[in-house]
Amino acid sequence: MASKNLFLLAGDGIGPEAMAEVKKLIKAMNDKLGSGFATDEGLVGGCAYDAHGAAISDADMAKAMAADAVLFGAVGGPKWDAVPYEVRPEAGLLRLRKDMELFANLRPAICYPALAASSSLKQEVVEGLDILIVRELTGGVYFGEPKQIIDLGNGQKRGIDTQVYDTFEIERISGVAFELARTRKNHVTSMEKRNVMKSGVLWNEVVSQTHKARYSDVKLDHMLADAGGMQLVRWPKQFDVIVTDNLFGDMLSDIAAMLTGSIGMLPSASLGAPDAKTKKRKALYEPVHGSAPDIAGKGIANPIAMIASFAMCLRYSFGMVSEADKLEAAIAAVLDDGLRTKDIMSDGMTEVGTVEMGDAIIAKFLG
Ligand SMILES: NC(=O)c1ccc[n+]([C@@H]2O[C@H](COP(=O)([O-])OP(=O)(O)OC[C@H]3O[C@@H](n4cnc5c(N)ncnc54)[C@H](O)[C@@H]3O)[C@@H](O)[C@H]2O)c1
Ligand SMILES: CC(C)[C@H](C(=O)O)[C@@H](O)C(=O)O
Ligand SMILES: [Mg+2]
Repeated sequence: MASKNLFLLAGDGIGPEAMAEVKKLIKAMNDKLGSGFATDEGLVGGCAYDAHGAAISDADMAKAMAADAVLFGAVGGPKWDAVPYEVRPEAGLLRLRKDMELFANLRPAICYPALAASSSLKQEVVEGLDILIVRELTGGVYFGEPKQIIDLGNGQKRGIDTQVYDTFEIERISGVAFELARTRKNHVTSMEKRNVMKSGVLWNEVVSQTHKARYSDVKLDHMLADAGGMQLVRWPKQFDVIVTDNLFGDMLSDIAAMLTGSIGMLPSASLGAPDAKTKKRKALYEPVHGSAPDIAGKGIANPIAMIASFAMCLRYSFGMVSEADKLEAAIAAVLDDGLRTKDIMSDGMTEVGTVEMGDAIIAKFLG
């Protein structure tokens, strides 16, 4: 069997703690199931800056480009608050996304039955929730130029970020959303702010055109992104697939995270376009959460978002659909058994640390 090359970038804070659980899982899959994963590891974020003054080295960038899939933990932390903007830890993640052209970020928000009662929202609001945010990841205000602070010379400065979207970028991300909707409940809600932003006007226009030309069988709604945030907490089950830009997608997915019980639950897949010849996509899998400096090193981080990101990797990069389903079922079963990390702990449940949660999921998966 050809080996499946995984490049692991654990990063900072709780990144390495969560990644350690996935490394155990990969080893178990190789040893017990002959899954044939080959792994290599690199540095990203603050640890990369400490090692060589950049948030990711060119050598590690090249390895990420060559891998079948990249698994990413988390980056950042107060230790690097004062480093130059260009080499801040988050710049490593942004470079990976941009250079690998990972334009499609899939962020599923699923409320596992066992957690419905522990969400900060009412049980009936989140029970059975299964929505997918499709976030555009290589454009918008994250990458638009100019991006700078200029000195106005009168004691004032001006901070400038630029929101830019071209037709092809909106077309390809909405295509991903429509395609995925066809495999789900066939409903896409596009979110922008066409009432104040020209890029929002274009977004709305291009999504509608793409729909009309190629996906008229899919139900399409448009919603202003601020109202979308409100609707996400009011009645999230009205949504199936949400497609939105880079910044709105960042914010709306953090909101959606809390519907599932904790940001420690939300996985994501960042995908490029299929290669014309091989049909393979470049891909990076990462939890939606950050490096959680407040709990780093305490052994209490929830590893589920990282493990569920690996399940997405099995599904999207290796076509290992039954293994992915089995891993997600193992997560649900462990939660049904009452195991909880601190962030999702509730009365009558058993509190466990990162390692115990990882071990329990792996045991269920293998058993
Ligand atoms: N993909 C990434 O690497 C990524 C994503 C978001 C933020 N960040 C960076 O992380 C740093 C901290 O950012 P932040 O505090 O705004 O967001 P964060 O997601 O790191 O933490 C927010 C809150 O959620 C909790 N939390 C997050 N993940 C958890 C988990 N797996 N288990 C239990 N609790 C968890 C944290 O303890 C914290 O209270 C910043 O430097 C930020 O730029 C990185
Ligand atoms: C760390 C940061 C660059 C990143 C983003 O803003 O995209 C994070 O918040 C995310 O959600 O992946
Ligand atoms: Mg974010």
